Amino acid sequence: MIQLEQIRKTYTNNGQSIHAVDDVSLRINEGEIYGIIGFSGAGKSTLLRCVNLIERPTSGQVIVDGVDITSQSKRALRETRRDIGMIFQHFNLLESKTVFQNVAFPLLLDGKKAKDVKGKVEELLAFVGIEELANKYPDELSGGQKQRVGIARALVRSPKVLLCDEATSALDPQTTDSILKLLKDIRDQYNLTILMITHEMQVIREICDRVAVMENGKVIEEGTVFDLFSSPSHQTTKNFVAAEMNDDIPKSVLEALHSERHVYRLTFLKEAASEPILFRASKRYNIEVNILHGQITELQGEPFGNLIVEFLGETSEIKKALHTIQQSVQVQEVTSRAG
Ligand SMILES: Nc1ncnc2c1ncn2[C@@H]1O[C@H](COP(=O)(O)OP(=O)(O)OP(=O)(O)O)[C@@H](O)[C@H]1O
Repeated sequence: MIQLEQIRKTYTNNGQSIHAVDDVSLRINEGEIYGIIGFSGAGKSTLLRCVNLIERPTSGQVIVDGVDITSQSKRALRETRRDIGMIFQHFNLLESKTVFQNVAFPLLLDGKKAKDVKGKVEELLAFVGIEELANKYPDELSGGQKQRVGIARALVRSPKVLLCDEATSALDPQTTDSILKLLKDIRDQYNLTILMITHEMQVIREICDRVAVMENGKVIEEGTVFDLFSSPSHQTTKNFVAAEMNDDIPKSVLEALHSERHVYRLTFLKEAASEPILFRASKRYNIEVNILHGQITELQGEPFGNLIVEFLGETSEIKKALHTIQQSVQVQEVTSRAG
């Protein structure tokens, strides 16, 4: 549905070039929720704004639904933009207009009559759960309610694509959850393609199907959310995952590590997360397993576990146990003389 081909965006400030987006190519499928994550300054907002050409790329192509919009005339581009809705971190509502008027606004701009848009606006207000707020003004609403207005407004032209610019960053965790759930419902109900940028791994974890990690204007890693969480390869991705999964090794554990100890990080994926792998290993070999830290949780509906364990016993037995465990679990040495 969206193809970004070798997108570059270079700004020049006081004679200095800033490569905000540096040769990014991505493909986002129809009906997919695709996340782009990165720290501040990574180039996410610039890239997102290139998708609807609010920002023109310095070079590269943006192809939406098979059409290269970078080479479209102004008029054709205006039409294309109707298919691309956008929501913002700070909602961007018109303060002097009611909720109803805010949502109706894009259709009125298109030249439609107020009486003709009423049904569509009411349907959307009901869908996002704020029909009773139709006559309120933005300053009478909570952040979550404002974002619901922003979402209804973005959907009023029945777009095929929804761009989300840090849509939940200004919201508390509970409201974030409800807005993320709403975005998922929208995708399911309208088969919309959603592209979102965020600096929060929780957002990626909760609703995205695939994710790209950006740093210094480049995509440094891309994949399904499950693959990225279970085996991140770039250090920045590892940091994002570790922070979200709360799996940094506790200081007390790290301080107590020394070369005599056999400590490993085990990552259990899918069915391995629900099998008694450690119990079996400790029964089969002459070792004991001491769990130092970790959790088993769910990721994209699949069990996912991350444990820091210490093996106690003869080095030769530990080696054999590790060999068996490695058949079904990812094993990473924290410190050991066994390997
Ligand atoms: N209009 C502009 N003129 C000059 N430099 C810009 C402009 N817009 C962005 N930049 C620079 O481009 C780089 C990428 O910025 P961008 O806002 O896209 O990053 P980001 O990942 O979205 O970060 P944030 O979450 O802080 O917005 C930064 O170095 C930024 O300073």
